[in-house]
Amino acid sequence: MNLSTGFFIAGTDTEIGKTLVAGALIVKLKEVGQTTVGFKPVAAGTYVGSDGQQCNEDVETLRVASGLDSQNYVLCPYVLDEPAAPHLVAEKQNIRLDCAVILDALGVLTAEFDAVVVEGAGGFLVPLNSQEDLGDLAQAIDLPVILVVGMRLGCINHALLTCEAIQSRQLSIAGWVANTLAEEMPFLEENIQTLKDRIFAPFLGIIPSLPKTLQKQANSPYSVDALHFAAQYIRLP
Ligand SMILES: Nc1ncnc2c1ncn2[C@@H]1O[C@H](COP(=O)(O)OP(=O)(O)OP(=O)(O)O)[C@@H](O)[C@H]1O
Ligand SMILES: C[C@H](N)[C@H](N)CCCCCC(=O)O
Ligand SMILES: [Mg+2]
Repeated sequence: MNLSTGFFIAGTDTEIGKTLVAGALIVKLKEVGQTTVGFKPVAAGTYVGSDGQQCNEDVETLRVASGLDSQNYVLCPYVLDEPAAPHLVAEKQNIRLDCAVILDALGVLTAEFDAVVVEGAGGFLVPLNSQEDLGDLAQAIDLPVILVVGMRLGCINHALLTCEAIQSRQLSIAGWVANTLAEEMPFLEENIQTLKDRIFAPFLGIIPSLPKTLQKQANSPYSVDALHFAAQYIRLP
């Protein structure tokens, strides 16, 4: 598969801000006139939405960012109930997470939208099944990758390992984003400089800690305001 526009959003880990950056990039692509949709290959962890349906917070954030208010489009082919490693939750439910099924669901969206922003799940090499992982999926999708670095102690090593893994799949890194998590880390600027010196891809910006009023509640999507706030601090590659 080779899409004309879009990005695969990889992260240094789970819970480091991929969804925030994916949503912000959708906002930015729409600002430059691209019809854009978000896609999540597999989501783990659900809550009961206002209509009584099982919802996932990442999928609902991508839906809000994409400006879709209905369930007309499948933004995630596998929504699993438990917030754990997807292949393990799937196995427990006798489901095999299949790259081909994911690519089919993505194909429906790419036929209708100018751009698609695909958010990975967890880190870059999270397994899908006993044979395939998200790196394989990213390779099959063949979109430029944007790496989100969650700025906390340990992120330098995680970021550099992830870059090596992305490059070993012959994928291009379109850029990287530094995301300041809830607590600002000591030596933040120095850590960013260390990464700038070692990641040979464009730096797309640093997202500050979200103001209290924009912080996400557990089991709910990001607000549109939070996505617009983050979008101000990053640029498109
Ligand atoms: N800039 C930020 N300021 C404050 N809190 C943040 C920021 N970025 C992320 N967070 C918080 O960190 C948590 C994880 O963020 P997010 O859900 O975007 O991560 P993720 O990488 O998409 O995780 P997953 O692997 O589950 O998809 C959320 O509770 C979010 O509110
Ligand atoms: C449930 C969680 N928020 C993510 N969607 C999945 C994270 C899987 C991490 C697996 C691992 O690397 O150990
Ligand atoms: Mg996410």
